[in-house]
Amino acid sequence: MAIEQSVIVPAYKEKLNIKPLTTRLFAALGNEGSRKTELIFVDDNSQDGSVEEVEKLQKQGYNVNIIVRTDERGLSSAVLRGFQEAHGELLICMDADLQHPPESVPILFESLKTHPFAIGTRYAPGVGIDKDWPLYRRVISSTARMMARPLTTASDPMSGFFGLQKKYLLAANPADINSQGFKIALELLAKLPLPEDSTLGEVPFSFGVRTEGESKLSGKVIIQYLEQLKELYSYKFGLGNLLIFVLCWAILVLYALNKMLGFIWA
Ligand SMILES: Nc1nc2c(ncn2[C@@H]2O[C@H](COP(=O)(O)OP(=O)(O)O[C@H]3O[C@H](CO)[C@@H](O)[C@H](O)[C@@H]3O)[C@@H](O)[C@H]2O)c(=O)[nH]1
Ligand SMILES: [Mg+2]
Repeated sequence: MAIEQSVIVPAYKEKLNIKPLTTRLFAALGNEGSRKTELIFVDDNSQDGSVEEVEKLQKQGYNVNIIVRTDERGLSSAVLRGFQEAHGELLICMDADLQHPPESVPILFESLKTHPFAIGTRYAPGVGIDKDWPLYRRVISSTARMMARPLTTASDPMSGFFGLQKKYLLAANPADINSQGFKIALELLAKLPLPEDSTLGEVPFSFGVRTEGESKLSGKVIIQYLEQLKELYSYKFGLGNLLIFVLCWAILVLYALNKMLGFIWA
């Protein structure tokens, strides 16, 4: 059976997550789904035994591959490389660390049959990720989401769990896509030539807890995100509008902070 759908997983030092992710993913897809699906890890030369782990799974019959990059690093560029190498028409990106449940992948693929772009969302009724987060994290998260609002209707534009129909990626000018950007889903949502009348598929999922390995994203992500937003605002609206947007958002952010913290007025 021809490969119709591909799951791309950027991975850096994720050896211990490779087997559980692969077995859970193909179990969730079932026999028929598994026959038409490939799984591709894009590893940045972790040298932690990830390659050997994938080879073991291949011997067990899983359609899984690993691309090892030795000359490049970075989450977004790894995802784009995986999309380039993929054979499926439907593409999904998910993290290696099981924070994105493999069991939600078939639902995301289903959504991609009728939507050019679909995104896993942690902000849907009954999901709720941030109830246990400290206040400062909730403020940062809601401010970051608000700032992406003019670029996309996605309820969770920060999500790293998303998918798209490959033809829309092929229709984009590769030079337009910033592979260094921090949020690859937001980048693609803002820049791909998606049809005007298309809706975005939204698939609620519960963001899990990483139990193996460590998060690779550091404190500088906030700066990287602001840089990316600046570029996307310029790309979409031009420089003049950018200034207006920055001003509007500064006011909105102050208002949101004030509502949450009551630090200017009660
Ligand atoms: N190849 C490659 N993979 C990378 C790199 N950096 C991170 N990854 C992989 O990218 C995935 C996400 O990295 P984490 O380190 O687990 O990130 P996180 O802090 O959990 O952030 C995730 O959640 C955010 C939402 O809170 C998402 O916004 C973000 O995109 C990511 O999915 C993991 O599979 C990790 O191995 C890199 O430089 N190269
Ligand atoms: Mg993670």
